Amino acid sequence: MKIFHLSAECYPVAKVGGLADVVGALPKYQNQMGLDASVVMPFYERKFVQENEWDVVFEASSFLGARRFYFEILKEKTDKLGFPLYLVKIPGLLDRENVYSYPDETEQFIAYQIAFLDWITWSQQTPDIIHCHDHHSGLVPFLMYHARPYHRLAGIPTILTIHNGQYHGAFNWSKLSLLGDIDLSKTGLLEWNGAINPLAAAVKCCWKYTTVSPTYLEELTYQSNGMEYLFYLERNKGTGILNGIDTEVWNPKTDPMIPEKFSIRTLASGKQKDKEALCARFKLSTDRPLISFIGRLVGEKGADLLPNAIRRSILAHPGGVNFCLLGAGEVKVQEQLLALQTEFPDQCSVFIGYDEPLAHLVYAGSDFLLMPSRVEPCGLNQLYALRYGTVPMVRTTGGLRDSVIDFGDEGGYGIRFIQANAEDIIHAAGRAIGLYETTPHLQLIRKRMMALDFSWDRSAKEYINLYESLKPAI
Ligand SMILES: Nc1ncnc2c1ncn2[C@@H]1O[C@H](COP(=O)(O)OP(=O)(O)O[C@H]2O[C@H](CO)[C@@H](O)[C@H](O)[C@H]2O)[C@@H](O)[C@H]1O
Repeated sequence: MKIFHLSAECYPVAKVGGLADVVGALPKYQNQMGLDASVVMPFYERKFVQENEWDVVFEASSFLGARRFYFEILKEKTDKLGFPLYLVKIPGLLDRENVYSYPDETEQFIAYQIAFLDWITWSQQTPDIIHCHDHHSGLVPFLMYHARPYHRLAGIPTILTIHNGQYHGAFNWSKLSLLGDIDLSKTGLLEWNGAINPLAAAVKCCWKYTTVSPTYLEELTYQSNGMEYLFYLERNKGTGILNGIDTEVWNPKTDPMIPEKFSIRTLASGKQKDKEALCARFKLSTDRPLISFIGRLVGEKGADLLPNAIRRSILAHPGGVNFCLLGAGEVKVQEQLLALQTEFPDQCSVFIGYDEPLAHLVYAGSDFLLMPSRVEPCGLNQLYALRYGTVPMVRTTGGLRDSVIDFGDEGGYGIRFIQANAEDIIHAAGRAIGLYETTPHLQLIRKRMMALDFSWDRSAKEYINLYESLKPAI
């Protein structure tokens, strides 16, 4: 079965968040299960691209409205990621360093989708499934079924996976002509709330959509940045499949990014050494419970709650708890966290920025990982924390609700709280400190977490079952 995954991000080529982790792992696991899965992503001028060798497998020109553009499809020569990786390179549009936030982002992603469709049409390929991820490839199902140049692809099933339903990629109707020779009687399929909305178009036109956790499937019907009613109408097309993690990349026994490797057997001493390395890096003492946060400093992740909640937790437990934070995002939150570090230099330490190896050390060396998310479609951080014996402290939303059982419940291992507010975080921190003080219980919970299996094996199979339920109409 031949599958193309279309995504703006893919680890380790270009990563902004969890989308990259999923697209960098799922196809590898699918191929190990006998599928023929590839990834097609935009070209970025980045380290991985510069350091590897590429074949030009296709070149042509196409149109973005009246603008002619030239494109190349590059393929990584050795399939070293465990799947064929293709890049769409378009001089003047897709030849830059960053993934998002250029003023012509709409044009960039439309051109990416057009170039992909031109390539498989003209090279006479007939994949069994085209699997789109988030809004960046959301116009592909519409174009396949309602644009004349792609008539040949009209019977191929498309799947959309929603990693983040808050972002839709909407743009003004004045840009309709960028989509080329489409059936104008079908433009209603592009529309949501007065704009062309690629995520809405994908939900309407795809054969099936998936969300990255079962709970998030429900949540989209009441919390999706204006698309709630559409998700309610289309809910029978949806399935929730919890993400897995790449257990080769995230493995405390072999992780080259942590100083001390450890297994369940060597957990106590290994984790202690990693905590020492982490605390040395963050200039914190090792003899207190260490609660960490990793992530984008945005409202979705509840990052704006952190300064107040951490401050009040420190005041409630002077000398009794340390906090370490790794992230970047809203300037106001960054400033507040840095001010907190100045106020409590020996209990709170902050790294503003993006640092992949440091994230591995934080997962390995922390005692607790805090995730006060307002919205969390799946969340990978809690799954990485579990793998490294770090207790997740999560707000019960989306995939956090589906993957973390409170340690107070039978077989549990995490700390759950209901509200995204400072009071609940402070209460959860109090429970974390209490748990830290009962060392044998904490050790038991750590072992329980590390024995859990959140690898892709199970979830990759669920995607395959979904693919097999779709019969191409050609
Ligand atoms: N400053 C920093 N330095 C280093 N590493 C950092 C970092 N900030 C974040 N990361 C890393 O980025 C990833 C973030 O994963 P999330 O699941 O939180 O992603 P995100 O919200 O972007 O993705 C969306 O897609 C994913 C995948 O489906 C869903 O799990 C999620 O709920 C949804 O919001 C993790 O690997 C984390 O370690």
